[in-house]
Amino acid sequence: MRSFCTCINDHFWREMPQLQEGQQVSIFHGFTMFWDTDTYVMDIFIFRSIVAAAAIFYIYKYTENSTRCYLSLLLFSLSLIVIFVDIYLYRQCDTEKDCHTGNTGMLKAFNPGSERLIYEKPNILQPPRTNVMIVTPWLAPVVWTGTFNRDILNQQFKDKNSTIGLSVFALGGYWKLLKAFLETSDKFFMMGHKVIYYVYTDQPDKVECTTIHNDRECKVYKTSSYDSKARVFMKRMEILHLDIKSKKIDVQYLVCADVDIVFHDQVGVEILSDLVATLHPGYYKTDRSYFTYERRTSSQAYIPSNEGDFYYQANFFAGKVQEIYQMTKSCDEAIKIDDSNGIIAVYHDESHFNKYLLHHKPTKILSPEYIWSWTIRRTSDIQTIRVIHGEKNI
Ligand SMILES: CC(=O)N[C@H]1[C@@H](OP(=O)(O)OP(=O)(O)OC[C@H]2O[C@@H](n3ccc(=O)[nH]c3=O)[C@H](O)[C@@H]2O)O[C@H](CO)[C@H](O)[C@@H]1O
Ligand SMILES: [Mn+2]
Repeated sequence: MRSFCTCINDHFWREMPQLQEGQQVSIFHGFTMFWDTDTYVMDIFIFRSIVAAAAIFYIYKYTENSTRCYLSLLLFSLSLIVIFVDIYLYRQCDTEKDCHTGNTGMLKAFNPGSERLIYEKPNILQPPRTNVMIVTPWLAPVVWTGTFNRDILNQQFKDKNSTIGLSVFALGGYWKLLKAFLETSDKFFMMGHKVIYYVYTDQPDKVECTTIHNDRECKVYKTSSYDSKARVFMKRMEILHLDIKSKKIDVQYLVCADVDIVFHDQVGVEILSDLVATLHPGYYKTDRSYFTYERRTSSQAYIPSNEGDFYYQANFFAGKVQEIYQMTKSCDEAIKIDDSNGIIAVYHDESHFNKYLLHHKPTKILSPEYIWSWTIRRTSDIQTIRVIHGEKNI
């Protein structure tokens, strides 16, 4: 009975962290999940009770007084040993995550090799968010707080054994922004996963590329200096595709960010997919006529006024490395054609990025929670600010 109570108690509290992000907790939640899912514990408990009842029945019906006493003592001691072994095994957690998921000794012993994850069943008739679009007309998910369970995603992702790259450019005076960028990445970016930071700079001697995690690497690559900011924006596209091709960037997924961002809350594998773009916080509610696409027909980045889905910001995008290769190569080629025609797109790489995404739709879209700016008035749809852009304190 003691071990049964321990199970209920542990499960009630242990399941709490498994809720979806932003989801409300009900007091009955733990109990329902216990009855719903913990069949192993229940089976073991019922089986043992039957065996104990049969033994007691046998002892009292078929034994003499003298042996009855010994047998009762023996049965009592055996039960105590079993209960203590149960409690000992149940309390053993190999990892912190096992403790949280209840994936503990006794369950492992009876269900070897299983990685249990306990969470509330999704309800097909109840969308997790109703005030925002959570899937595009081309069936790409739009990631908002409350639409995903990071524990499930982490478990699925771990099986792939993939490494995630985070590339950033810090040229000229921008090297000073690297400290905050890397410190907040260490704290909030892809916790528990293999990560390589790729830092591009024209002044490697000034850059301190450090990480507090033993399983993270930080690689610094030297670049040339460029005479204008616009040149830096656009050169990034060229450098990225060349380095992916030459395997200087050697990961499965690549996330590319401006250095004037800081991570403000957890950003995990929910942002990964084939090709991922982030909604510009200034334009996500506006009509397409407000989008600052390139409107000159002479540019490769031209988008007519009656086309375009969303306005994406080019300061935080991600994808499988092959997709990032295709996208950066295509943008670089378009930039070079514009260059030869003496034209620079209105928002540089961002204009070309938006043009590419018009014809190669992103497979996942990140809400502006993933690239917020303090200059914008926040409304209730923005539940968790995860990344802040525009942190220029040079
Ligand atoms: C008004 C304007 O021009 N906006 C551009 C710029 O917005 P932003 O105002 O975000 O530009 P920014 O100054 O952050 O520059 C973009 C990024 O390039 C790098 N960098 C830039 C300059 C420099 O001297 N050293 C350096 O390292 C750095 O990583 C920086 O974060 O960037 C966007 C892409 O993200 C678009 O291209 C925008 O068109
Ligand atoms: Mn920026």
